[in-house]
Amino acid sequence: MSTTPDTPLRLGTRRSPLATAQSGMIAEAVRSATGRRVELVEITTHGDTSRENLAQIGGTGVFVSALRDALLAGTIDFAVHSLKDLPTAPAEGLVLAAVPEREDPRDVIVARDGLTLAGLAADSSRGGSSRGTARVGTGSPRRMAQLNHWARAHGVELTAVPIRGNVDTRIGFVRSGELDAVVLARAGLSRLGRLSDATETLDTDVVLPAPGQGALAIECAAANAELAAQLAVLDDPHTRVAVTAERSLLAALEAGCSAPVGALADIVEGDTVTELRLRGVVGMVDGSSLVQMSTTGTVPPSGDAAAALGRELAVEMLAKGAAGLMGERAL
Ligand SMILES: NCc1[nH]cc(CCC(=O)O)c1CC(=O)O
Repeated sequence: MSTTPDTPLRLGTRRSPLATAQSGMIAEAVRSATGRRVELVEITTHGDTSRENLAQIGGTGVFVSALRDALLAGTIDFAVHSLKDLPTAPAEGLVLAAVPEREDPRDVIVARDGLTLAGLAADSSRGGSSRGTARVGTGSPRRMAQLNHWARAHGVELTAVPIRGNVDTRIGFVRSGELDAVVLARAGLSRLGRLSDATETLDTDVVLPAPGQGALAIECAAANAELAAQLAVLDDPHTRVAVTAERSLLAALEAGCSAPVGALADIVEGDTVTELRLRGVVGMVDGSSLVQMSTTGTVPPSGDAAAALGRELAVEMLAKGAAGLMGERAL
């Protein structure tokens, strides 16, 4: 007789198209890795029902807490989160069972008339946008800070317009002519099969993505060690090391998930050494000031070394005045 239990694993998911797509992909991966049945259980979060600005309702952590409550209550067995929405503080009683291989972490723009960012700025100042400035939809302080900084450096004007809603709604603002462009995570568009809507992938020298962007997190109850071990086969050690460094930087800056902080780590595998390069950015939302720094460590692919690298870069960035740029904190 098979030792595989017949009861399906319950995967808790938000109802948004992106969450459903991500959960569906992981459900399939878990099925083929473990041979177990997986059923999706819909969970509604405050972040899904509220129309308020994300920063005002406590940042993207609101998407996560309802799923975590369900895990702790035992009404679901595991959950899939966008790693960038996951608070950096460890959750009591839960484990990050797997961080699968990440997608391209960069941001993209979806702009009118197939334009790039530079093309859009030039066209808008020539009068192609009836308003004389390119209206770019994003509610993310990180994206605003870097886009405004880029605009200042290029002598062009952009106006960031805070928006909310799912990917479809956001792209709709461009199709309707209400906005000239929106900024989105490439990974999200890719998982929705809508990558062809992107008109430019933003270079990481222009916009550094959010810590953990493009990666998913599979979480389950710590008490369920057997399930955690089964899910661990989906873990990608390189992705985990990279996002550990990025999240350690974010935590050490004492910045929340809605702070104007970008971070990206990549692993460079040489013949004898494995190097981890970590880049970070913190800026004023108006783009008037930006602290951009990077560091490289010769590290074994371990979480501890990656976390140490993140903390080191945070100390260097704070010494360059990073705290003063993040607002909120009186420093
Ligand atoms: N802010 C919400 C959110 N959380 C994760 C993604 C995209 C998927 C990912 O980064 O893995 C998005 C949408 C976006 O920023 O465009």
